[in-house]
Amino acid sequence: RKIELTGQKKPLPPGPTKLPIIGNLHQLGALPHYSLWQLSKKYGSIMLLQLGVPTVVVSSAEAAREFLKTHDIDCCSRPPLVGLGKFSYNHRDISFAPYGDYWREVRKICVLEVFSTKRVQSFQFIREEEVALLIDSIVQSSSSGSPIDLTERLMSLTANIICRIAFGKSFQASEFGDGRFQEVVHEAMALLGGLTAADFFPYVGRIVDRLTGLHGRLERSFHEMDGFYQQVIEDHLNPGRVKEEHEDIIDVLLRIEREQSESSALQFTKDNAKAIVMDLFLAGVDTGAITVSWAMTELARNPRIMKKAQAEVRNSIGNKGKVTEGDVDQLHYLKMVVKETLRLHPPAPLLLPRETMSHFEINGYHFYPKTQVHVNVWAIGRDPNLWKNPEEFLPERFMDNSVDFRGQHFELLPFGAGRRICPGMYMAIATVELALANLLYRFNWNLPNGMKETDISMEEAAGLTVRKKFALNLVPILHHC
Ligand code: HEM
Repeated sequence: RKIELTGQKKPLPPGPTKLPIIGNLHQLGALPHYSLWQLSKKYGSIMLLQLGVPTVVVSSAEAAREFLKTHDIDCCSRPPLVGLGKFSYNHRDISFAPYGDYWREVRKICVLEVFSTKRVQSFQFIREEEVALLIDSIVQSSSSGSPIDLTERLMSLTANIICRIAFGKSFQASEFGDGRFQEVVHEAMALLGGLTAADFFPYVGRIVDRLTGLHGRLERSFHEMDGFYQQVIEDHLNPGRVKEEHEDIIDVLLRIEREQSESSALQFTKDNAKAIVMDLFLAGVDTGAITVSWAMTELARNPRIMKKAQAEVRNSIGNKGKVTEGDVDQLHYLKMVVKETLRLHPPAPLLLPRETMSHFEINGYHFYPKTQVHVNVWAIGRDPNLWKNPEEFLPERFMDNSVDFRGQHFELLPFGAGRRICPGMYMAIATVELALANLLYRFNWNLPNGMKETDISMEEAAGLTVRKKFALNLVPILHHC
């Protein structure tokens, strides 16, 4: 394999030839994770491209272990992403903050206060109530015998859950006026979701944004969301406000601000609180909806697996009428369905980009500071050296197999690994499993008239996260439990 040499003759990873100015940008295609997977078959599991900045793409479990475990500390910063700068209150959030004292402190606070098991459990009633509302709305629709857009319903479910967790109020609550906040969040998600690959590569993205006018729309969307956060904060600070039984995230963040000492390393302000709430929306809404949506797509395509998962949940729950979070632990097959979905359809196929901070060496190749690192977990999930018949949706492959997605098994990394691993993982999984279990318990799912399993679209739409290109439309048939 060809090895490029720098002035100091230090070997760099191999990669495709780059063109003047645009480097390798033209090779990203509409679905970067897919194009990069194809390139990795030629250039190897650690390859170097020029995408505005030097960019390393990692495409094997072994290499991912080297970057995310052995050298995690060398590459756990984030590049300054253009489109998202504003949305992160100038990198005052967790996701896009560069590695340093600020990120360490804010992540520590949030892991303790926002993402802890105790906090996730305290929101169980919200998830259960919102899933029950979703099920009721599908029961109503089911009487017509027409298909429903499951993708859209799932987006509303996760958006409602995050809204109540963050603000203590649902989207429908009157103070947000006519569901306008929901519209604004959907607009932001659509804008961010619609960003093309190039937008996620610094410098080049800036030009593309300006040309397409996207920048202006992002700014407007940001200002509207900021206005809502400001209003919610003011409402929470109102001395006349009736306290809810459970602290919501805004309560928690305002308490942190109130209780901090003057000497604390991080001077926490309302902008920090807003940036963190923005993270919850941008990282937490569509990822969960996308996961359930892909799971239902795979089940609709594979009736044997659908029936098996339904039989498990119905036998286990009996005639109780609904699945609660306490029941989910017994649903072993359902958990395998979720794992298999995350193997084939990780919502963030290239994780979030990382940036190197030092000079280090892996497999004899040298890496320098300010290099972007993308780990192609989508490709790793389809690696035939790790998975038998990788393209087949087969939850049984996880039977008697300890591989899970918590960042210790590098063949399955939908939530990443190392210092930057997704802190919302437990919150996300609780929602995904509960929603899926109830959808399977209460309904049989038919394809729209005249459609065959093989007609179901598996096409992906690229963006910050990879969603289904076409909505999943299925006909719900009420199952009397
Ligand atoms: C199925 C659902 C989800 C998936 C697949 C997912 C996946 C990811 C991935 C791949 C990363 C980057 C990890 C890395 O760089 O190594 C990440 C980061 C993050 N996620 Fe999630 N996520 C999900 C749900 C959530 C939820 C529900 C929340 C919050 C409510 C959340 C909050 C975050 C935050 C704050 C970060 C940034 C962490 C950091 O940079 O330190 N995620 N997530």
